[in-house]
Amino acid sequence: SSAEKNLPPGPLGVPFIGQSLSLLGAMRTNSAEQWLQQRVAKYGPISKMTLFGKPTVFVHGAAANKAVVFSGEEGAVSNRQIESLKRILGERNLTELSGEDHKRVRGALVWFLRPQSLKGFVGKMAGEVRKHLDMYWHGNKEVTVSPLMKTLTFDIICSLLFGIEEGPTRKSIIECFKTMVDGIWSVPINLPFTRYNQSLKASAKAQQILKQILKDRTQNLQEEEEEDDDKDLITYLFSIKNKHKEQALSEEEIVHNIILLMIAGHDTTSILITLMLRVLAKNPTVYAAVLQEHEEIAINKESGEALTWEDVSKMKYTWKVAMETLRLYPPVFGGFRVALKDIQLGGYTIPKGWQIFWAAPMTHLDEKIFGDPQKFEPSRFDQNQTPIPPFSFIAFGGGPRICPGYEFAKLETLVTIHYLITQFTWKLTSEDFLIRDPTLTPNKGLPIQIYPKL
Ligand code: HEM
Repeated sequence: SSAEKNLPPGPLGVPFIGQSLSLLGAMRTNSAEQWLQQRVAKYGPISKMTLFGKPTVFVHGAAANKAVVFSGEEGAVSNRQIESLKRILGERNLTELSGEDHKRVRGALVWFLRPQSLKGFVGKMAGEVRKHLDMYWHGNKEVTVSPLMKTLTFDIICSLLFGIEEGPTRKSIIECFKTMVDGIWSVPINLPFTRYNQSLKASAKAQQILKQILKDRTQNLQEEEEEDDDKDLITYLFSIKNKHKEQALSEEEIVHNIILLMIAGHDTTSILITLMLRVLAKNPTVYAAVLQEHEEIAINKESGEALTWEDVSKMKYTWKVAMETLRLYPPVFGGFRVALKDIQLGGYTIPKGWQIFWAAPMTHLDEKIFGDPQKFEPSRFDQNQTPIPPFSFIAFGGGPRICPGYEFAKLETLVTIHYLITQFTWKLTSEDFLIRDPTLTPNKGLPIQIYPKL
């Protein structure tokens, strides 16, 4: 029984709700980091609480990350997201799967996003970014960055991965997603007035639209009609066969994972790019170095000539700026696992069945790992410097679940920054701060004045 176990300290609070509302409140007012820091000051590095309906142990630091996020003892930890996330994304989405199921579905995504396909995406991605700037930036004196970057990254993923081009279908999907995202971190109480309820409804609608797309795409599909390389991701997932020559992914799995990819694939990169523009506006030295890197690339191109994979591979300093931005402001605050048996960690027992909560900011702001942690210092990610200790940079998670969209996000970020910085200068129009609602954003969405370069 848990009475005999050495449970971590900390109150469990009101059943079911516990500390959820207090944490969500802190996230909405730019103090989630302090909220966790205060917990650590009060209860130590490992503590218990109730989050989103479940008894939960909060863990942080390199050792805990190693045990929980990166691998964990075989069979001790599994993935299980909080109830709201699971219901909204669909229960067959990758973050819910484990073992062979996880390998099968993840393998398909990793194959589709392999470097060879990314190479083929550069020109099209560059085209999307230029079209976006022509439509929404040129001709304006002031723009609000955060919503525009969501539009851009969603358009890119729809057109490059799913073959869903501009039009009414794409519009209705993005409308659903706006509502879905609002409820992904919430106490799962399904009453008409809750965010959770609205999100569930939006999710049902999005699933319906995607089922229809899947049907249209695959109705007349002939076997061996297309080479894998020409298929969009929807058709590809449908056409994968297992060793008995049967369809490897169910319809439900295809739909739930497209939803996962559509959200994970745009609502994170858009935040990174938005925050980089903010960082660049505030750090003239960093700005100058990034600009120089891109001007050296642009100078060797004819006007109108698209970027290539080789150009992108030269944007090394810009990627360090991105990594440092992700260290200070990780778009994904943290995640959840579940203990499959009693786990001993740091002198405490995490009981079987309990939820485990890991959070990136606490590790990223640990002064023993990143000296002078509040300072923006891209050279921390310089390979010639002292390397970052293992299990300490977790903006993309780690281990067998590490973000499979890492290279896609990198490519998209670098291509977008290239065209932004070579076509515009910009200035912040007001003081702001960051909130998590539940995804990270500057509180006013980052309004800026823009000046096109001649
Ligand atoms: C800056 C951009 C991004 C950040 C910061 C980010 C971060 C993360 C994090 C923290 C996780 C959880 C890892 C874990 O539980 O250990 C994750 C998982 C995932 N991400 Fe990303 N991501 C980004 C972009 C993308 C993109 C562009 C895609 C798709 C094209 C994507 C698809 C996924 C998927 C499918 C998973 C689930 C993997 C699994 O459970 O095996 N992400 N990401």
